[in-house]
Amino acid sequence: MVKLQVAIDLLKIEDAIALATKVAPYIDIIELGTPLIKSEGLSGIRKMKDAFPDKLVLADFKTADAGELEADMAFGAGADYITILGATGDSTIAGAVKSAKAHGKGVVVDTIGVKDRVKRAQEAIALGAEFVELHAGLDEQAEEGYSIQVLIDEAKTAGVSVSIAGGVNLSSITAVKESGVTVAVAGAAIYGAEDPAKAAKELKELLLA
Ligand SMILES: O=C([C@H](O)CO)[C@H](O)[C@H](O)COP(=O)(O)O
Repeated sequence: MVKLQVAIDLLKIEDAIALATKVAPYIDIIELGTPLIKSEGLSGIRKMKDAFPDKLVLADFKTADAGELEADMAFGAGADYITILGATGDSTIAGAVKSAKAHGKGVVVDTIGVKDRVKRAQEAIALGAEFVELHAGLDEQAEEGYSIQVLIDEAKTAGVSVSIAGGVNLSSITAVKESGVTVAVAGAAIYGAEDPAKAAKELKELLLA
């Protein structure tokens, strides 16, 4: 079954927890987005995990250096996953993987800004990442001509465990699912919806269909 991850790009932890409360029945992984972590710090991760001890919590650190140290920080605060940038060196990913093994948690490598996402995904899995996020960030999505189709095509050829993030919504989620991903990540399609619970429910139903 493809897991559904909600990416929460809000700035206040109270708002993030309120959103997560509405959508939790349909969500497998709760992601604290990078802006939320920069706004609220490690205590935000702790508050989210305390509020949802039975959910997987992903801290979207997008770590570029000091992989082991930052992973220790995220896992110590209650995260189940940390993101490490694929664009960084192998030793940063390896350091985070070392921490993940010590804590019984997982590393997700984020391919934002990486030119050859498939090749880097394969390398990251070989380094011990649990899965790799094929990711077009908010800025790339805003560029003229962006289409999630490029990520969907890459997922089909990756041959390793991947998620897709960058424009997953009700129109694209079936194609995302059929590309063979492990996790579908939806941010704005949920937190920006008029009725986030309804949006999350519909996304989940399409993943289960
Ligand atoms: O990871 C993200 C971005 O870098 C800001 O933190 C987004 O959460 C991710 O791209 C989700 O995108 P949308 O589903 O298109 O909101």
